[in-house]
Amino acid sequence: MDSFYLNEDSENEYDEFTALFKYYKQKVSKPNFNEVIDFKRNADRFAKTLLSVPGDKRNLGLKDVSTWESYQLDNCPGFHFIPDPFTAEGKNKWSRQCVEDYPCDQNETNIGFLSETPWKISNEILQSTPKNHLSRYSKQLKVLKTTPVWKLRWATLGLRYNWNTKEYFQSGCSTFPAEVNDLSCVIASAIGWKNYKAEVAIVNYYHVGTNICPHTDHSEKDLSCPLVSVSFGLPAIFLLGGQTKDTKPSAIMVRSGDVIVMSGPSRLAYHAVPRIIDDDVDCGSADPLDVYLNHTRINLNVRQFQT
Ligand SMILES: O=C(O)CCC(=O)C(=O)O
Ligand SMILES: [Fe+2]
Repeated sequence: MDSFYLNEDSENEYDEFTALFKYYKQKVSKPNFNEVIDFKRNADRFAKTLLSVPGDKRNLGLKDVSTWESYQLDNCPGFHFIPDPFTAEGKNKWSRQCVEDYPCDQNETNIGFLSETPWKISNEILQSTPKNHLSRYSKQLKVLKTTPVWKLRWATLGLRYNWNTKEYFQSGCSTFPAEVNDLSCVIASAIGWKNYKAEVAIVNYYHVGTNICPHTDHSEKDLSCPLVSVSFGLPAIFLLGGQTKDTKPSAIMVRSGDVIVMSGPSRLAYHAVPRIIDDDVDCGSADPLDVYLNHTRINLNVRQFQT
């Protein structure tokens, strides 16, 4: 299955959101990215706010908070885009935890409850791959496809999620990682939300050619608390629309380390990820995590459940 979440409406109905989702998702030819908002490359075109949170957050893999910036969109109040507030070590630490720890710390995944990490890639095989970029890239992909980690699509932290009814199960929850709460609290606090309590998270693992369909996240009891979304690995196009799919969404480039917060009116905005991008991949490293991230995007999507 290429898509997370089935489209809620009939495939044949036309709406602005679905039309753009299909455009960016297409496989026949590469879509044009001219209209994609790129806060990193075109920073001067957008208004930004400087953020600050007291205290040293380097233990969470974050850069000094006084260097963080936040971009907002006039047509979607409450949406914040914080370009990569992580250090290089921080990105490595968090993505490693998402692959090695979270899928097996008694958290449910799409491949069940795992007793050991599905992360067993032989260094030797990866190192013995060809020097030429293209053949190295495809050889590494071939190796990855034979490993259990390749089948990983999602893991839930805290409350388990029923993907059919879109409700959280109230029982059988796993211990929510304290560090994910600490990270989310710093991010929420940077945008002015002082009493955040992260209680559930979905870790999404996307390969090139996979996507997440247009949806809103409305299964939490308190829908006023922000969604905190952190991405690692391959870049992607993120679509952000309005309260219905009739609003034409903005397409936004999201890269490794970038953070999105959806609060206020944007908390219930339609959003989707139609495309994962692997245009500029440097496949020089034979570290299994780097190899995995050259073919995967990880999204840690954190929510507060109760008030
Ligand atoms: O991957 C993303 O950026 C978004 C994921 C998402 O919307 C979700 O998990 O609800
Ligand atoms: Fe979502």
